[in-house]
Amino acid sequence: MTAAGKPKRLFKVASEFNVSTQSIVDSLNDNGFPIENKPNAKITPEMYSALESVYGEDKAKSRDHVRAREEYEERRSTFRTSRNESVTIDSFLEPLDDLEPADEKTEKDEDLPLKPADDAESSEDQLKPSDSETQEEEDVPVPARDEQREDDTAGSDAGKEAPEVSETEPAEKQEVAEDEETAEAGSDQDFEPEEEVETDDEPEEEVEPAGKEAIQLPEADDELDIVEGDDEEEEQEPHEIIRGRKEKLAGTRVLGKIQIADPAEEGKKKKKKKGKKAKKEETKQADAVEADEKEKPKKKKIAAKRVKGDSPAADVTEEAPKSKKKKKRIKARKAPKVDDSDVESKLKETMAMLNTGGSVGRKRQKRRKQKREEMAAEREILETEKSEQEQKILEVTEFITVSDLADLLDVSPNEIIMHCMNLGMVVSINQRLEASTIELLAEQYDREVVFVDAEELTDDIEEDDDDDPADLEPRSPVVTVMGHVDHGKTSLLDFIREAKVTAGEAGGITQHIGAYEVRLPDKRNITFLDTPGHEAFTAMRARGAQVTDMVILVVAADDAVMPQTIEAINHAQAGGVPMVVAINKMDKEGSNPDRIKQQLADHNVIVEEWGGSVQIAEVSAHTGAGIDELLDKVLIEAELMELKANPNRKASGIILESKVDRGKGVVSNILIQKGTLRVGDPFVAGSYSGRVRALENEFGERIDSVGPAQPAQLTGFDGLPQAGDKIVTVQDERTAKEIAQQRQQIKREQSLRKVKHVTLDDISRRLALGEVAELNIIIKGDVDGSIEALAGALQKLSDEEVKVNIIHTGVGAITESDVLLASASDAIIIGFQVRPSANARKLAENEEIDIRLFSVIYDAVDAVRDALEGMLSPEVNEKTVATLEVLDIFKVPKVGTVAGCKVTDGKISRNTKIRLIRDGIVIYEGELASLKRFKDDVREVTSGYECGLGIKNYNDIKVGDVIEGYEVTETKRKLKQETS
Ligand SMILES: Nc1nc2c(ncn2[C@@H]2O[C@H](COP(=O)(O)OP(=O)(O)OP(=O)(O)O)[C@@H](O)[C@H]2O)c(=O)[nH]1
Repeated sequence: MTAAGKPKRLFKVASEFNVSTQSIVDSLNDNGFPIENKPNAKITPEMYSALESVYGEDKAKSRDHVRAREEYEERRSTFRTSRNESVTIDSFLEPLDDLEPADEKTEKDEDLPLKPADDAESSEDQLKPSDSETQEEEDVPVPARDEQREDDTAGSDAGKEAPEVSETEPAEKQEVAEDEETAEAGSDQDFEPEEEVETDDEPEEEVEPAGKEAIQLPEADDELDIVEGDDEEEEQEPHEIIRGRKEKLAGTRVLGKIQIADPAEEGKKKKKKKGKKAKKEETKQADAVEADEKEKPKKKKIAAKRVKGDSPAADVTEEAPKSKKKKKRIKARKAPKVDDSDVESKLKETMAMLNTGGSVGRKRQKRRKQKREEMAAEREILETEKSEQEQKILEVTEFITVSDLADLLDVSPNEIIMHCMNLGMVVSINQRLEASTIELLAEQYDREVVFVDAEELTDDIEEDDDDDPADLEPRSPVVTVMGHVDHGKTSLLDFIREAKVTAGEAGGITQHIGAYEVRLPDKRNITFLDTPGHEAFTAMRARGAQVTDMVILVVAADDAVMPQTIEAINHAQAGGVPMVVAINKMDKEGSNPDRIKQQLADHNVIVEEWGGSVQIAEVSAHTGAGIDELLDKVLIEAELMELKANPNRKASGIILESKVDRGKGVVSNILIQKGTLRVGDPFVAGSYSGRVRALENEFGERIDSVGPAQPAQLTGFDGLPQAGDKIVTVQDERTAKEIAQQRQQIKREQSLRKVKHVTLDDISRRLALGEVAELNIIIKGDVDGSIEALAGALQKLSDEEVKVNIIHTGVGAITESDVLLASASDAIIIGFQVRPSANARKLAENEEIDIRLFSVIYDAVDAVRDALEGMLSPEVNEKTVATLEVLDIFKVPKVGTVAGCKVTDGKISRNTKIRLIRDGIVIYEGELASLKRFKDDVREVTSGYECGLGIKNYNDIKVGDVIEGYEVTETKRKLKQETS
């Protein structure tokens, strides 16, 4: 890794250097790079260089180690593959030469360490099994070729053997060792000695003096023919190949004893080896030169063998001086002349034998089978791993537990816990993890995470979410009435209900079920939500439930477009819901609908007759005039919207309200959106489940079912669901219960860790991540002028990357309704010279809405610009430390106005900065001139106590004003966690 390139994350770098994140942080701090110990903290190339200088050496060592291991693994796998997959005779012969005898020897050495007699016997035995091989060797033309090759190398006139024999000197030890092995291996009782053992008893006799040596020394005049013991050795189970070999070599050290060795013996030994090698050489004719170099010792053996076969005399003369060799049984053979086809057939025969019978074959077969099985198992594992890799995407719900995540990742929970520790978190096995942590952990395992909402569990259960268009049927529009206070919303709703609902029903309205259906003469229906006002509408939206299809905006004709009218417009627009305007109180004198239309146009609501798209009706909730027309326009708008739903499917809807009824238990007013809900249906609603026990309409009548856009009162819940929760029917009650339980768990977690809305602090991070493309802002200010100026300035900050939307502006204190809108629209609230009401502040805290308060327009603009540009301006935190209410006013000559106050919250100090707030608007900001308890000056007054205070340079204090004491802290913003 080089220092150049993109910044890396702290946790990655830590794992790269194999040290803790804290160590990395400490090292960086020591090197003048201040950084926080956060897993996602950026490590710049410069920092990385610094770290390399500290940990580089260790890392290099670790790399070398890894490389060495890889090479070793590669070599091992190559070796294994060649051993297991090649089924040629070569592959059998190779290990025979190189490895298998070792095992034999090991065993033998252990069993018969020092008994010459035994050794002698074993040497006899060992000769027996080698018959087949020997015969093959004899028949096979290999030796001839080898001889030739060796001759060439040696350049001897006399024949190949002579010069080669001389070369055998250094090879002697090995050969002897091999001979020993051969002898030991020969102890296998399965083999019957045949022609091969022509070597009389001489070996035995000779062996005795040789002591431990397993090799018998034949007479010099014996014709040399080595009985191969190697194959027999192979019969033995090969265990601990390497160890065996060592022991074998150790055995050769005993050679000193064989002083009397006859040159002929050497010839024998060599011949043995040569037999095998020769075969091998035959089948692999290609790499002669290579083989020469590689197999010098082998060649020597081969040469010796040849010599023995063709001209034993020469062999003897040459080898006599190197008389350290042991005796062997020798058969006089003459290398027959063989051609390739013979070799081929012989090989086949051998293979057949190996495959079908003989202990050698069986064992090899067994071994191979075992290897094959191992390989197959390995392959299977690899394939499984591969397919798992392909399924890299991990679908999880947020707040999954450590153990569940470990299960999904197929690792042990301890591993997850360790990773968490590396990330600086101490977690327990049952601890639930946050989304960001889950992502970090999954990244460690090269998995991508897709978070599935717990609610989606039920969505999954809904069949055919995309209904076939053919199944869709028109449904009634669902309408909410909004407007300013006293403009007649309730009167309008009541009139419609009375006139249009009650008229057709005998019993009249008996109960409130959150909504009611209006049936028009032409059989078309409209469903009205009977909680008027934009707060209800937005509260529902904030909970993720979009119930309303359309808004009727009520404006009193004798009044004007008022602040709440504007709020309603903004809320409807933020929700993307079309409006129909009802200009109410047309019966009243002084009504001026045109003025209303004009004012609406000023707020971008342009009615049809003015060339816009918004339909308008002039009505009177008292007389009923224009109501039909209004409803008609609502239906026209609905037709334009083509509202449809499939009634023939499992039902889903929204909880409008819930309450606990003494007699009925939990009762909820619901509005069905899709499908049909029937009595007896099992369902899930929010975190609760149940079975529909009863359904009632607004007249208190029992009904069997309720369809799309229809309200009903439902009983059958096992808990109290929240307004805005989605109700979905499921297959059975058990499923419903399971889902509800899961949701409850997740909800518990969520209640601990709230879902964050956008804030100015993290907008740049979200922009970088591509999470947001626009910043929604609500502006509340003291006067229209400043709001407009601020809105204009903020809107100018829009660029290609991010669009600034001012979704709502208003004069006055920041209210709960503003916070709700911000929550529903993921907006921030900017207060210019205004404060949030106590309830709004509390709600904002709960909903985690970012409220920024400014007194200077440029400050507000700079703050937003900096945030959008990702600039890390100093973080200014303002904390309200005291709230006082002005109870009385005293005019004191020469001093000014003194306010008698009560500290309602916190603690006010003499030098606390203060704001004077009247009706939610900041009237003055400054400092205290005095703070007294009775007649004494005091340094501070705490909550619950009364005090007298004067404000420096300000006397216009009034009873009912609120004085807010605040502290400002400015902290240097640190680099936040950002993804590289
Ligand atoms: N003359 C006349 N008075 C009306 C009409 N509609 C409503 N009012 C009166 O206006 C007042 C306010 O009516 P509401 O229906 O309570 O108004 P609202 O918008 O629901 O008021 P809030 O519930 O406080 O938001 C009542 O006294 C009504 O009688 C109308 O069409 N004509």
